[in-house]
Amino acid sequence: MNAPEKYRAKKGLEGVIFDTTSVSHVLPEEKSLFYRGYAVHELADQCCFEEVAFLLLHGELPTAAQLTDFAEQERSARALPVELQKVIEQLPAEGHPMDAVRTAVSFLGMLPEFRGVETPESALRKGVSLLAKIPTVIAAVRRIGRGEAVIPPRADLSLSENFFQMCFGEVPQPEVVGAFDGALTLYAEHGFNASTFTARVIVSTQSDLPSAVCGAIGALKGNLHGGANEAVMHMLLEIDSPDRAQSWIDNALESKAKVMGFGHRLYRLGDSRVPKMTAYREQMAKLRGGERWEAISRVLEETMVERKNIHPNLDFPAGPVYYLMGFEIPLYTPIFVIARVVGWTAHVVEQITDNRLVRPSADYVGAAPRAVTPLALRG
Ligand SMILES: CC(=O)SCCNC(=O)CCNC(=O)[C@H](O)C(C)(C)COP(=O)(O)OP(=O)(O)OC[C@H]1O[C@@H](n2cnc3c(N)ncnc32)[C@H](O)[C@@H]1OP(=O)(O)O
Ligand SMILES: O=C([O-])CC(=O)C(=O)O
Repeated sequence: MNAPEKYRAKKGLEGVIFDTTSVSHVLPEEKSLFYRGYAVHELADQCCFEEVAFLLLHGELPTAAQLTDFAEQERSARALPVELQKVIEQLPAEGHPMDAVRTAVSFLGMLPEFRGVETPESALRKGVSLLAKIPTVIAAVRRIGRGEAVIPPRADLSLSENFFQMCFGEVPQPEVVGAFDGALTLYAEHGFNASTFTARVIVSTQSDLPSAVCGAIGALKGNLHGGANEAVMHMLLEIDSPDRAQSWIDNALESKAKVMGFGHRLYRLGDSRVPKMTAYREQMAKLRGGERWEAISRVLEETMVERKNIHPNLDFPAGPVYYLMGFEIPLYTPIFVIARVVGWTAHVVEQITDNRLVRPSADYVGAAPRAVTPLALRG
């Protein structure tokens, strides 16, 4: 017998309130997002990513002394164990960097400092260590994949500066680093999205943070979630020039294709983070000569809103931002991981602080009970 209607959630758990959270507040009607009470665009404008990470993990913005301590903790944890670099060197060259990052986190999860059932304190300590090491993993995957020597992390640089120097051997101009740092802030946290929900489900069984982060990376990778920023840039490259944009989007809508970087489960009126990320896109387009991506994007945005009333999400402007910064497309979703490991950790701490196993029920719609026919008699 099917469950009574009142127990049946909408498909995709739409509108289901699964638990409380004090990490962030998404207000779709107002197109706004707050991290621990602070508007995300103000944080992006006024704070470095390390301050935002501290805020999400500890609940308050750091004092100068707390920020120094936190940065020191992060900077001193950036290097990878030699064995992990050897693992990265042996990964299949054609594999996606998201799979490499997931594998690296899985490897780290086997080391003594990452093992064991979590307390809030251990989850915070491991979360900062993952935040420090994941950029090093991504840069190493990039350079090894290109046949280049790995560049070790530098403790005299911020997280964003250091990521650029590990990838490219140099730190770009402050506007570029600033836009990247702001993008990390915009990506750091977003309530019970699919990857964060995955992380919370995993630790609800008394599993550990690295396992939760591996699962979350798997959930983030898909095109309907974090993978969309890569799909957006493939789409823009396929369109290639502004004079092809209108016919491309007309065809896409006619064939009822999903246009990547548009739509959102919560934001039906527009994504709170898009104005800021679009400003970074405009800034990068001016600095790095990317006006055509700007022009193509505007045609897609206008057409999607006008014809379908579907607005761009954060991944739409993010694709060209990272492209113009010089990152290869398969690094875009791994860069999302750098930011979101902070949100995942904050939610893991919240989940284990007041835990109950997450275990929903199913409405069974399969075969009625029946007797097993012996193998020899099955036709
Ligand atoms: C950081 C992030 O994770 S942001 C999300 C990134 N993902 C993407 O950009 C992928 C493209 N977008 C989508 O696939 C969806 O909008 C999602 C997955 C983000 C949200 O999905 P849902 O909440 O389930 O919305 P749903 O799929 O029901 O969409 C409602 C309607 O809008 C349409 N729609 C939604 N998004 C799009 C899109 N990107 N292109 C074309 N039509 C769309 C759907 O086809 C549906 O139309 P219908 O009612 O005629 O069937
Ligand atoms: O909230 C969501 O469903 C997806 C999203 O925008 C995010 O995780 O940043």
